[in-house]
Amino acid sequence: MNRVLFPGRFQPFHNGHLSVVKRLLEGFDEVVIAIGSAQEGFTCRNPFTAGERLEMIARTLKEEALFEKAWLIPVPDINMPMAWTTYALSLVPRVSSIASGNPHVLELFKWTGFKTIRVELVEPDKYSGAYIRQLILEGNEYWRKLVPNAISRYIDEVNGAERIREVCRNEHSRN
Ligand SMILES: Nc1ncnc2c1ncn2[C@@H]1O[C@H](COP(=O)(O)OP(=O)(O)OP(=O)(O)O)[C@@H](O)[C@H]1O
Ligand SMILES: NC(=O)c1ccc[n+]([C@@H]2O[C@H](COP(=O)(O)O)[C@@H](O)[C@H]2O)c1
Repeated sequence: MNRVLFPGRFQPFHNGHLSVVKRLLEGFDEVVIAIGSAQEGFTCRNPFTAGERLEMIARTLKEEALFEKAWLIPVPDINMPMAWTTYALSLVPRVSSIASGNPHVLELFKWTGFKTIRVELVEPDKYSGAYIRQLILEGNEYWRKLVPNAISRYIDEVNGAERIREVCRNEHSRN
């Protein structure tokens, strides 16, 4: 079984992420999605918990008929970047390669001797978690066009837009 690890915060999972997963599955049997910063949730930068991210990504992959080929594993941060790579690898099924668009993450895994794959960013001005959270914060419904339908529905279900406005407002007023 040839598997590739794809780590990210997925706050939220968007169409850029989905297109990477599809592309990776052209070359690998399975993709292991590491839901990073798993300890985070209910903050402006990380509004969704690991469990919520897991559930919304799972629903998306089911709708895309990709769920059978994917693993979803929450991975907390630790305050030791070099140790984080082996920590992450210890929590997931065995992989042969690591895919990321983040040069820092690729450097860390290269150091461990793992094969790394630099993924091309798909329209990063549009498909970016930060941009999507900003649109939600502003009440601009265009964000729905940038994420799979299952993500948009899930965010409604958990009152995600209201949550983002609330936690961002609170953090802003504290600073
Ligand atoms: N538009 C995109 N196309 C392809 N890959 C992407 C895109 N945006 C992010 N990625 C990659 O997906 C992985 C997970 O990214 P991450 O969860 O940080 O998303 P992000 O949109 O960059 O988030 P944020 O803006 O919140 O930092 C990383 O390897 C990242 O480089
Ligand atoms: N020291 C650490 O804990 C460490 C190091 C590198 C990446 N990570 C995590 O891996 C994920 C990588 O995702 P991005 O490529 O989206 O930044 C993030 O959740 C990030 O916090 C953690």
